[in-house]
Amino acid sequence: MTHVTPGIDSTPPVGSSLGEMDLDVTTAAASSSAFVATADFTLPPVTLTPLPHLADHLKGLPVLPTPIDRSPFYHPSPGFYIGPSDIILRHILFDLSSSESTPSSRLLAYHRAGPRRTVRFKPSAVRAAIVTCGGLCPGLNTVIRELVVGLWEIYGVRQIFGVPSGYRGFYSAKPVPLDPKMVDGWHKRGGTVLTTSRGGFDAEKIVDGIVKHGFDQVYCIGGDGTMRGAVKIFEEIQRSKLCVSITGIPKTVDNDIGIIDRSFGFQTAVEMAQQAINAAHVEAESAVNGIGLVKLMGRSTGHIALHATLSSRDVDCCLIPENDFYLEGKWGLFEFLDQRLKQNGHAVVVVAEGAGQDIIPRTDAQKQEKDESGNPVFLDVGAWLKTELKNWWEREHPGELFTVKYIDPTYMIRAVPANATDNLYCTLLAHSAIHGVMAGYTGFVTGPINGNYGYIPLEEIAVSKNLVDTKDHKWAWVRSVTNQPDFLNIYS
Ligand SMILES: Nc1ncnc2c1ncn2[C@@H]1O[C@H](COP(=O)(O)OP(=O)(O)O)[C@@H](O)[C@H]1O
Ligand SMILES: O=P(O)(O)OC[C@H]1O[C@](O)(COP(=O)(O)O)[C@@H](O)[C@@H]1O
Ligand SMILES: [Mg+2]
Repeated sequence: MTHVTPGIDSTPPVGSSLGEMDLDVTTAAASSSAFVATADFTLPPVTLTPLPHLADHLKGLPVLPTPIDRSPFYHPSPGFYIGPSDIILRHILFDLSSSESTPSSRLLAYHRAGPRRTVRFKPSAVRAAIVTCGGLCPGLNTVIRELVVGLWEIYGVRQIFGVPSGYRGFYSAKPVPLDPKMVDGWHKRGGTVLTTSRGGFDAEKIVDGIVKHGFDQVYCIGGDGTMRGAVKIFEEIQRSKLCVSITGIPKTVDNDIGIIDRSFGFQTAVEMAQQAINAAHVEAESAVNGIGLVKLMGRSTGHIALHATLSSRDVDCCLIPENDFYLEGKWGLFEFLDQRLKQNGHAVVVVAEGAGQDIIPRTDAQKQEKDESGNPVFLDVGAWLKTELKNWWEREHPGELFTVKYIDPTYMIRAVPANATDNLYCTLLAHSAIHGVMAGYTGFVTGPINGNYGYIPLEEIAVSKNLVDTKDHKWAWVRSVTNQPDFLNIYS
């Protein structure tokens, strides 16, 4: 372990593995704090998460000056380069009055992303591969574009290839050479020009493909499944002691990957969802006893539904996979909608695709159904809810007018180009990934942690999950906006 004081450069000898570090942080309580008005407090020491580096299993790897220093157009200012003691804290919110929420032992930290003073690849010899896997997400083409342009312009790499059809493309497709001219307008296009797929993962065949094509940098853009696959490829590469750096760029419209602040494309999807909610609202408002029902993506997480609800304010009830709901009885969905229809004459319900799956009747065969990647295949909660709502109304209010307009914008919210915010985010992600790979790091993922970009070990990302916390303030905010029941089923 290396002991360093923040602010003092304690760069370990170049070529050594950048392992765990201890940082001692002591600070004084802000005098404005009501609880700890004047007392001093000490934060626990910081543990820096070790990041795999090619030098860990390859001795004699060259240490080269970064080509950025040779750029005739750009002269890095002091502080431009990131050193091994530059860190980001994983958690930044603590309650100092509670021993439970104040970390008792150590604070977790990650290496900061960004350009390093030295690189471990000779740019003219690099052969970089870019692959997109899993479902679509706004911004995929932007990340590809920025990887190509960044590698080419910042580091002078000239051999950059797109691998078609997802992971299977490493062993079944011909890589496509990419250059800045070719990818120039890609950030304005939805989808992935490289094409993507689910399934087809075979670590051995993929690594054989990487070796066969002579790739030494592999950029995997994908979601949780892709990251789990990347871990296996990384392990295989390490076992075979190959000079190949692999990195993951987390993509998921569902925002279901943990540790990072959010995934790219998510904000664009939330924005697109507004159009569906607006339409549902207009349809509901224009009917007698009208219900607008919108199903939004979110296989196991309700982030899109939650954020779309909060940004819209037209939503009366938001149903997400993390919060079970029920239809009949006291404080159930029907009773709630009955009240809303009496009060307002209409109501809008947003449901995430993974919500309510436990209460939709299904056969044993349907329960077992999986897609090519092993993800569960869900029944259409929207269509089911529409039928249930109609049956309920006929039962309770026979002869009275009632309308349910069901809108399913599923693919419309993810098959669009990224908005400006996501495009910027994709650019920063791509460049951060390139800097890390060129510096020799491997088996890592780039992402924003509390607003700053860091490098997180692939293994950690692959097992992380980002579920909606129904006990936190954001969900409480949804409930205060919609005034919907909590569906705790404790009233009967
Ligand atoms: N546990 C796993 N181990 C290895 N590969 C996986 C694993 N889960 C998914 N994959 C592969 O990762 C790719 C993308 O996974 P998928 O779940 O479809 O999308 P996403 O990456 O968006 O979650 C697919 O090729 C799939 O076979
Ligand atoms: O119909 P497809 O393409 O298999 O994808 C449907 C799934 O893809 C998603 O949009 C995103 O999932 P991934 O990030 O795992 O690809 C889910 O919300 C949805 O359940
Ligand atoms: Mg996934």
